[in-house]
Amino acid sequence: MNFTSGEDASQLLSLDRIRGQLIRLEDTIIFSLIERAQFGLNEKIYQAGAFKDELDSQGSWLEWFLYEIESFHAKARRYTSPDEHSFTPLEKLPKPVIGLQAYPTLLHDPAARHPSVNVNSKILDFYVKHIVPGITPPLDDGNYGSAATRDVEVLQALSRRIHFGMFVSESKFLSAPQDFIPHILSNPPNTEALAGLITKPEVEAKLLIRLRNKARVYGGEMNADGTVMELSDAELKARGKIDIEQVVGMYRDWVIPLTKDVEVDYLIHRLDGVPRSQIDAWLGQS
Ligand SMILES: C=C(O[C@@H]1C=C(C(=O)O)C=C[C@H]1O)C(=O)O
Repeated sequence: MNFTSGEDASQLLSLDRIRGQLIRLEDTIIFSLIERAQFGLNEKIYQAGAFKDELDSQGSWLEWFLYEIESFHAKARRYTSPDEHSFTPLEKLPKPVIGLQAYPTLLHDPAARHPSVNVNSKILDFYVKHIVPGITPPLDDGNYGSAATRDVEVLQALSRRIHFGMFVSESKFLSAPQDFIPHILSNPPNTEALAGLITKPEVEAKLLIRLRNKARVYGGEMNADGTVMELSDAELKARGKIDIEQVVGMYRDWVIPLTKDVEVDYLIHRLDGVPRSQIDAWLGQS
């Protein structure tokens, strides 16, 4: 998202605008999956220590790729942007080589920085265990660099999409703080009530329909004369470009639930460091 457009926080935190960003990220994620699906599973690149002599590391080829790519991006100040979260621990990455951009303060910092809100380790885990095996043929084609390059592109897009849950949460909180505060202040916080407040079944249902149609169109083929090739989902899957069910299942079973976890975890810490006077003022709005 362009945080330096000059728009104020209320415009940048509009729920419609944030949802527009999530819809836009669907395209990036689907096309990145299509690119990854061109190559074999190449299971070796996910195995810790499989390249320990070549890399002088006990980590996996993919973790090495993440570290090297994120190190370069960190120098370009990528991880100073509020919507970017590295898979490599930030303290292991180099500092930016250029000055920092002045971003508007959109999120409540103690919540945004809380360790529980960073779910990149869960994203990497579900992606390697459940997504890559579902979209690639079970073979080793030796394309370790190409496969890992596509993996990093998918992981970075998934991370942005899921951590956008913080902006969604901040937007919903500011729209009706009095609805959230009692559940945040209860001891322990009422996570079930918070989840109920942020969950919008109608939005999720529309998303899965839209995603299925996008995957079918983006994964489609053209005839020699340029007309659209009419293919069933099974024929599409057989062509190996993309398995529509895998794309829809990834959002249904992993992306949406993790986004909601981020929303709830952000809310749990939304009042950390907030003066009682501000909380009372918010409650007085009810
Ligand atoms: C992101 C939102 O919050 C929740 C998570 C959603 C998702 O991950 O797609 C969709 C609707 C909500 O259940 C939202 O309300 O737009």
